[in-house]
Amino acid sequence: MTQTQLAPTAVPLVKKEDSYLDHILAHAKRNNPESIIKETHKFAIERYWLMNVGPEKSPLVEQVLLEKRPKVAIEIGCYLGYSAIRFAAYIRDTLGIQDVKYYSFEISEYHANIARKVIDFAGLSHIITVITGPFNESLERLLSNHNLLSKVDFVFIDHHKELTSNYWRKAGYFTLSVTFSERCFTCHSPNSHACYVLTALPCIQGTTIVADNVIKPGAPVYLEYVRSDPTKYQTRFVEGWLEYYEGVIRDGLEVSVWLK
Ligand SMILES: C[S@@+](CC[C@H](N)C(=O)[O-])C[C@H]1O[C@@H](n2cnc3c(N)ncnc32)[C@H](O)[C@@H]1O
Ligand SMILES: [Mg+2]
Repeated sequence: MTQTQLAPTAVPLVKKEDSYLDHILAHAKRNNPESIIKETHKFAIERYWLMNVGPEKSPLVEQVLLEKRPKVAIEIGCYLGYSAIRFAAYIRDTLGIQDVKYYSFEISEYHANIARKVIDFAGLSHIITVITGPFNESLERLLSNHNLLSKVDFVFIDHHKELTSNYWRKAGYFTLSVTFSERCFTCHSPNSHACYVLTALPCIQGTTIVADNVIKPGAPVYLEYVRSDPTKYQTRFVEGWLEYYEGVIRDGLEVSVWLK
């Protein structure tokens, strides 16, 4: 068979996350988190939607960081490293906390590998540790190997199942009031942020927990959990917009402080 006969549809498919890495390495500045964030927004708007916390909700999280001034932070759901880079750089550079440690849990080896490359390019590898595996298993490992989690003072919960750009294209954002059917990877709860996350963490008085996407795709069980006992959690809702759908699809964060 000749080359010409083989040719017709042999176009290699490049995953959007690989294109993202290429874009960052080609267009952002090394050791410059701000330029990586800027180029991420450009990519997400001009090329492919990305499920990072995005330009509108991030300042709302940063406001919480400003109040909390964490020295040890963890996040569940690293994806390509956007929130880890943005928040770790904010804590170090804007808040001046040079010795901050930021641990980011990521179930997908593929996502984690790209995130590590972007984090290295940002010059933040000594601050951010990406831990591969399902959050609950990684947590158990960390709990038995180190005393790390007894010191956590900020938690960012953002591990809902991937909402692919295909999904968005198929649904069209005008029909998105239809309930999402994604399930948590770990506990298979139909709610994106199952409350197991909080019950699995050691109770640390004063820890601030920010949960993303509590409206889209939504986290009713989680909200019921943190809102049900005011002696356990002081909790508030912060309204925002879904990442890269600002002014179109409502979303929000739940900010909770663990009281006891
Ligand atoms: C919404 S993305 C995270 C976005 C990221 N926080 C940001 O703003 O840049 C969710 C990520 O959580 C990961 N994930 C899902 N379930 C997980 C679990 N049980 N443990 C760890 N990571 C998980 C997914 O693979 C995905 O990369
Ligand atoms: Mg999110």
